[in-house]
This record gives sequence, structure tokens and C-alpha cells, in this order.
Amino acid sequence: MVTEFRPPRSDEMTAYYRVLPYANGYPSWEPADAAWHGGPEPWPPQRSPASAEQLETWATADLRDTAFHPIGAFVDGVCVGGSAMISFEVTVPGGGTVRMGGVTATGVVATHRRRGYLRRMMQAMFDAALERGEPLAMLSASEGSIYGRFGFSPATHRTRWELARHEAVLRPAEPDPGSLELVDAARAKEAWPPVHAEVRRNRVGELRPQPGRWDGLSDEPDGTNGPMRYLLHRDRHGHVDGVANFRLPWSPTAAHAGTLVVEALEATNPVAYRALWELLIDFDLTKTVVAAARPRDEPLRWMLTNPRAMRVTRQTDNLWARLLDVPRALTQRSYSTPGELKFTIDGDRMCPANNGTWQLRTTDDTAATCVPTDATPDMTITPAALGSLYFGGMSAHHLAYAGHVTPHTDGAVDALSRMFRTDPEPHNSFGF
Ligand SMILES: CC(=O)SCCNC(=O)CCNC(=O)[C@H](O)C(C)(C)COP(=O)(O)OP(=O)(O)OC[C@H]1O[C@@H](n2cnc3c(N)ncnc32)[C@H](O)[C@@H]1OP(=O)(O)O
Repeated sequence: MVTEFRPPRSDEMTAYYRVLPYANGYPSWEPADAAWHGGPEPWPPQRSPASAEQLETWATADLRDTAFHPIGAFVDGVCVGGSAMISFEVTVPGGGTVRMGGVTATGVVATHRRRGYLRRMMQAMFDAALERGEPLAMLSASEGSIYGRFGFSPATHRTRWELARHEAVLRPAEPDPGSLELVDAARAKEAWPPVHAEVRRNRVGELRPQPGRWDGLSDEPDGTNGPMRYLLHRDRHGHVDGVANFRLPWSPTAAHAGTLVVEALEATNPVAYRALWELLIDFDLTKTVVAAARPRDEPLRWMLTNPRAMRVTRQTDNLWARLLDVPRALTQRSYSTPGELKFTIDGDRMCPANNGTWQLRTTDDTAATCVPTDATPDMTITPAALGSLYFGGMSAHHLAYAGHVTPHTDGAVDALSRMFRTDPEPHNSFGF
């Protein structure tokens, strides 16, 4: 038996897709009570396996895409597993961007699982990302127990909340000098990228969108979910500074009838943000608003006269991060305070160059250095914990309490927390 882990050849691309759950109509994520989509179903609606034509379309597009790096597991020439990394840029603390390999499209056929094929594909993808100069990897995890062993750890989070219309009363504010407009998909496609570009500059965790990111926006109904609706906000000068899209799905049950589902809402300033929500939370003939992929630190809560009216129905990790090249990644973000930390990493089997003791020095001008040192470390950090700390959304104290950070000197965890924490929290509004 010959087992290989390598990129699929162009004539193997459709076989490669056939091993992936989403191409087969199999579920792609775990069931959950309050599903990520707005509806009440715990799993996404059933999909048919992709047609031969669909597979060809994906293959043609992905073969042209220089940012798409597929990998396959082949047994005697037959593809039994697949994964891919997409080259992205992600916003990091300080507002800069870092090159990142986003792991996606992962599956091993059910007959070949638990034989180490994913581990081998992951190692090959890490090695290739390092060669391309990507010091970070990220992914969204189908199940929470799989990816910690590869050094990933939650870096951004998302929240699903519901708001009953009769309780959704906003605190008074100055009148909005701008305006709102309902538009079609073609207009939304034009308006969205510049709004997202500005949001992305100011939000740690946001990704530079892939080409074609908004191509799928449409006015066509999606079964009982109905058509997508698009709402723009313009400032007093007519510049678009906020966009939202939402649906009004049909429901067979009285309990879920009258739900307005907000798919996404992005605004570059608080006035646009408030104006978009003001319309959506008081939409005639609805009774509930559901937003399924929102940041944990949603300011709308604090615009309500009754903050408790926003009921969180699900909160979990979103993107997980993994530092592939510790010194390179750490010197590409900036830090809240100047300082110096010496920390040890050991046990990183997949990226062994990360092991050792490092001295991280940050200064007022936000430049940082990270070099090997023989000095006594202030703490030991697990490779995975560094992924959570990197984006600044995870408490160093929590990680120490849970045993992921072991302090060796007094005040080490306080210093780690002061230097790494970010506000607002990291968030990313779309995945990959
Ligand atoms: C980033 C994304 O794309 S998320 C989508 C992931 N895909 C899916 O969930 C689809 C269904 N599942 C699958 O196709 C496969 O089970 C995969 C891809 C998750 C894992 O592939 P495998 O080849 O079976 O994984 P592999 O044998 O390399 O396992 C490596 C380790 O992870 C563990 N592991 C693998 N899958 C799971 C799981 N679902 N739950 C818990 N542990 C798991 C293995 O036990 C093994 O543990 P070890 O390090 O202690 O030896």
C-alpha cells in the first residue's frame, strides 16, 4: 500500500472534492440547540451531493486561485482525505496585518479515519505555510476536541442573540444626520467592500476578503428563508458608512413566525451602527430579531434602555489560531504597553523551531523584538495558549488558572495580560 500526502494534480481535483463532507451532502458542523443560522433547526438544512458540473466549477476556480493550497491523502492513488490552506491577511493588534494560512475544506472519508491522515496533511500544510512566509494558521473547528492537539486555540468568538421587538427600546440619542436606503444585491455588492475595508482596519481578527467575496449576494429567494434584503446607511455627505443584510424567513410554527434574521451588519462609526439597528429591531409585523454571528462585545446591548433584553442564545469560539513562527508572528503585532517578557515554549512537535526560551521586548513606538535567550524565563506557555493570547481576546489570568500559562516569577501573568490584551475584542465577520 502506498500512502502519499501531497497536493492533488489538476486531474485529481474532482476526486479531492468528493472526500469533503460539504461536497457529499454530509453535515459540516456539530448539531447545536441554538443554531448559527437564524432558524430553530439544530443542523443546517440538508444539501444534495455536489453535481459533476459543480465539482468541475470548483476545480476550475481553485486551480486558478494562487491563494488556494489544497492537500490530499492518497492511498494507492485514490484520494481518501483532503484539506486546504487559503493565504489570507488578518488584522492584528495595532492595526497591521499578518499573513495567515487559513485551514479549510477538511475531511477524511469515514472508512479511513483515525489513521493519522489529518495529522500528516496538517503537518504538510504547516511546512508549506512556513515556506511561503505565513507565520500564523487559523481555522474554524467543526468539533471542539480536534484541533487543540495541533496547537490551535480559540482566538475570536461569536455570539448568537435574540431580541424581542417589544423590549427593544433604544436610549435617546442625537438625531441621525444621515439616511437609510433599502437596495438590491447589485448595489450592496458595490457598497460593501469599502465599508468592510474600513471596519477591517479597526477590528483585530478581521480578514482581507478573497476576490469574489460578495459575488454570491443575490435577490433570489432561498427556499423558505426568502430573499436576502440589503440596507445601507449614508452619512450627511452621502457616503455609505454602514451595510446590513437580513431575511424574513417563513416559519411553519407560531413560535418562530415573525423573526427577522440579521446575517451581517457592518458600520464604520456609532451613528451608522445605531441607525441600522434602529430600523432592524423595530421592523413592522415582526416580533423577534435574531443575529447569529455577532461579536461578544456588541455595543447595541448598551444602547438599549434594558440591556438584559438582548438574550444570548449561543456563544462559542469562532476562529482558532496557531503560531507557526513565534518570533515572526510576535514582532508583527503591537502591544498595549512597553515591557519585557521571557517565556519558554516546549513540546511543539509540529513547529519545533518554536521551542526554547524567548525574550519579547516591546517599546513605546510599538516596535517589538523577540529573540532566543539563555536567561531564566518568567513563565512557560503552551504553544496553543499563544494562539489565544496573540489576538488579545483571551485573559492571560484565565489561561494561567487553567494551566496553559505557568508563571515562574511574581507579576508575570499581570505583565502578560497588560501587554497582550486588546479592546475592542477580536472578531471576524466572515469565515472561510
Ligand atoms: C478546519 C475544518 O475544515 S473543520 C472540518 C473537519 N471535518 C470534519 O469534521 C468532517 C468529518 N470528520 C473527518 O473527516 C475526520 O474525522 C477528521 C478530518 C476530523 C479527522 O481526520 P482523521 O484522519 O481521522 O484524523 P487523524 O487520524 O489524523 O487524527 C489525529 C488526532 O485527532 C483525533 N481526532 C480526529 N478526529 C477527531 C474527532 N472528530 N473528535 C475527537 N478527536 C479526533 C484522533 O483521535 C487523533 O488523536 P491523537 O493525536 O491522540 O492520535
